[in-house]
Amino acid sequence: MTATELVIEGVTLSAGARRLVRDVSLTARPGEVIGLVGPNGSGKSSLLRAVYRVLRPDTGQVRVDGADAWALPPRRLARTLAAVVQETGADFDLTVREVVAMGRTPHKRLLDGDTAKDARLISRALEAVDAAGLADRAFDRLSGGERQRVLIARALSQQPSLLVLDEPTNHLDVRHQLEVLGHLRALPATVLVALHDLNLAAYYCDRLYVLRDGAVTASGPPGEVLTPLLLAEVYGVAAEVSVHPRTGAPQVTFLPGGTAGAVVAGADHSGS
Ligand SMILES: Nc1ncnc2c1ncn2[C@@H]1O[C@H](COP(=O)(O)OP(=O)(O)OP(=O)(O)O)[C@@H](O)[C@H]1O
Repeated sequence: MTATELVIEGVTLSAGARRLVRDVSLTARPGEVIGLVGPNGSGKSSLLRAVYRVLRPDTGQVRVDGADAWALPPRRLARTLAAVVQETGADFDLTVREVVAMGRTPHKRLLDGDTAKDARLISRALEAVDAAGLADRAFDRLSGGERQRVLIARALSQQPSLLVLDEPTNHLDVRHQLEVLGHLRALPATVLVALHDLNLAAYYCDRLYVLRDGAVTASGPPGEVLTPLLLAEVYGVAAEVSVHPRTGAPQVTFLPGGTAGAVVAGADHSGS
């Protein structure tokens, strides 16, 4: 499995008359972990939907290894791309193992049974998210964090070369947040991940794209993007940013009650 290049070029998205995303361009080079950050409603999920083919761009293109993602046969795209999304609405009447086995579907023909390789990949995916012990449980009886881990395992069992994840650490306790993001980081795949936790984004992502009101307002390595000025301008919060002495990653400390507005005037965050 080799990682995939994802190029989003000048994508604009709407729902009815409402513009959700404006002229967004983003490149994820093979093997990069790209973080999508930004306030509530800034367009992160909408942009991801255009990549995993739920929301068709009005203009612009999503290219996967050079091919228009919206023109690829669905099965071919599913062999490349796996998505972990918020809106699964999954009330599957299935065991955890059966849910994870669904990830193998794009690699099989109709009515093919599970092979030894499938079983191995399913077990490995469950172990990667610390869910091996849940394999025989009913999916719809799991806790929120357990479900989230199982849906990540389903995506891993798909062996994607491009993974798109919308808030994958939602509902996860801190240990599982670190384990899941560490695992994603180590995959031989390209990863596009929407994250709210800026410190996790800073540590695990190669580059960040910051969305604001449906447009990219900054992009680049976390250390360049996550400045107090940007955090004040985009999120309206006061923060200090230092380099963590152990991890070497930018570390954001929010200052509750700080006067973010004072530093915003005249800020320029043109992306790199
Ligand atoms: N189908 C839709 N119809 C109308 N408005 C929509 C639709 N889908 C999204 N929106 C709006 O588009 C904007 C962007 O939503 P989106 O879910 O992409 O934001 P987000 O950055 O993922 O937010 P959050 O951090 O809260 O998950 C929001 O204002 C949202 O209300």
